[in-house]
Amino acid sequence: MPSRIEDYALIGDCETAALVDKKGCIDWLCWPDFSSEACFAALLGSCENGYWWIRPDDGEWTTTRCYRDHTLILETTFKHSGGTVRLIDFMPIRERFSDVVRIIEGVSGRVRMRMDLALRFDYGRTVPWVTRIANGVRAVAGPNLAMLHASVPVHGEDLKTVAEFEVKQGNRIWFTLTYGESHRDDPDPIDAAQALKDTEQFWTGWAGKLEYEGKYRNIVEHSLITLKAMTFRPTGGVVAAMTTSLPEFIGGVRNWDYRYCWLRDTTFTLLALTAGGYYDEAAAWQDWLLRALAGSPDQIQIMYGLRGERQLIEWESDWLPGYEGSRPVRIGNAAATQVQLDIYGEMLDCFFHAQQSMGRHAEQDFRILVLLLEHLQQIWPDPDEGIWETRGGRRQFTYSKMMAWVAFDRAVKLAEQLKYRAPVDKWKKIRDEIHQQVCAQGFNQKKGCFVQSYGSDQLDAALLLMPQVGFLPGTDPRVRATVEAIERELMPGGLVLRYDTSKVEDGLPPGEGVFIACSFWMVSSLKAIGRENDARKLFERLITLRNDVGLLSEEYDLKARRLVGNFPQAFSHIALVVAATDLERGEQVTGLSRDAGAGAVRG
Ligand SMILES: OC[C@H]1O[C@H](O[C@H]2O[C@H](CO)[C@@H](O)[C@H](O)[C@H]2O)[C@H](O)[C@@H](O)[C@@H]1O
Repeated sequence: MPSRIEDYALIGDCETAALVDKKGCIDWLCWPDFSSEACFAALLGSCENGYWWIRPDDGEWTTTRCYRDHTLILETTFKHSGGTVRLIDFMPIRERFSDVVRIIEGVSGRVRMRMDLALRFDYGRTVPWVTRIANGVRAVAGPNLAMLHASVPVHGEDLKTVAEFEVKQGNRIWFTLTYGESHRDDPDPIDAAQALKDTEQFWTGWAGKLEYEGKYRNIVEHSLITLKAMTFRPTGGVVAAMTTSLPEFIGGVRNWDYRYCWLRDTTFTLLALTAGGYYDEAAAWQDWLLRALAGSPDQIQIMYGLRGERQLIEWESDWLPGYEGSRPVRIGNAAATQVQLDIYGEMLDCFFHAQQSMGRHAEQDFRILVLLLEHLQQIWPDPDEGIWETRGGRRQFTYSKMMAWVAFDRAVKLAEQLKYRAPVDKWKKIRDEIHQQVCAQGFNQKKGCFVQSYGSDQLDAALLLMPQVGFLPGTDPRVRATVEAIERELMPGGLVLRYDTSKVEDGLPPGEGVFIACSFWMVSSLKAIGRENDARKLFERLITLRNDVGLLSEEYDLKARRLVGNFPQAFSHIALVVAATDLERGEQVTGLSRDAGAGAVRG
């Protein structure tokens, strides 16, 4: 049985990452990349599906854990009647090979420890062929190779590699596991102590660049470190989460693969990173985007692979029983072929913001945006699957239209600011037409607020972003009414549902947790409508949902009081950073891209 989702911590090398539970067990690792097959998949099944566990060998023990300050280096402290032992887990920032390093330090007394390594490649299915090497083992399964090196003897037992050893105060024992390709030369072992120093230097150096100085600095820093860890360093793509199929409802079917780069999630990530002063990542991601977009504008996808791959075919694993029995376990994501009109607004907003904060724009990049807008001009009146990627048929989603307005609005501003040749008058006309249409058809007179889709009486938490994107200001009574209607109808237990799954036909059985990102959006919206105290109270409550090492999944189950959905999820951490930044700002929130501000707000 895997641990609860909130019992996991993340370690990573900015190309992939592993989840370590509170007992010192790694239950999830996709190697070599975030979206590769997992070699530890106990998270979605049982120990049969691969894990790596280091813990005291016998007797009772408890653990506490934390990250070393300003890093992604995890320290788990075991308290045993015999003494105290510290396990230091991390992945060095990758050079040629990817490694997981586990160092065991004797803090006091003497404790007998045990290490069990069960590699199961192909998402927990394939037991590798294992041979002995000096100080460790070499495991091969098809293209995959993993080399274990250890400072203590290891042996084989029940299709696992095992070590039993004693740790006394002052002792240091290490294990390194390195990924390689089975048809190439074996990777050399790394020096665990040197790797620890280098990794610490990397993360403290990175965290030291944070420009946010507000009250929530530590929390913001940790969320940004998490986002950095989810950014694929070779290309700048950002994964929505590092897991697949952690359920949005325990035992349910809302289980999806998030190990890909959504344009929406990544543009929001970029805004969070630049808000923190991290411009290199933002620039790398813009380059990623321009490469991914290459091709015909009508073939644009809402999500891509880490390197911009387009084929993300969805299939179901028939051998993994799923997290706490939540089936199916899906690999790939069919949402890749959906139409979601909002992505144009998010992209344009992101380019606009990059220009405002970094002055980074080239006319040839703008030409690509012009082509995208030509395409949007044709399709914006059509129904789409919307931000929530419903699988119950296309609709006229209000949020999608609002973001189409954002696309034309930011394009006009960019062209005017940079004095580029562009059909600005035509764009202004479309922008105004969309604005009028949303205000007429997205607003339900009877309810007195904006609603999820034209003609509907259902609410949608995505509309909380209305003042942030500058569509209407927080002072507009229609915005206030919408925020307060969401507060009344979509906030069971004080946190925000994205919509009511029992009333909206989304192609799936009803039931899911409250959506953490939407709950943070509510913080910004409350501030925007002038209710700063309520905004702050909500924020203070939301940060208590973070687990002991500061991580959030996609959703929270209010009844079971536990995190649900993929973990850690970029969306949740992005929304946290944005809400924290908004709370610290003197004036009211006026733009998702901070500088869209007053100019973007229309009556
Ligand atoms: O619930 C249905 C959909 O759920 C996923 O989408 C959600 O996660 C995405 C990544 O964070 C986010 O961009 C989107 O707005 C969310 O609704 C899933 O990936 C979809 O396939 C699924 O239809």
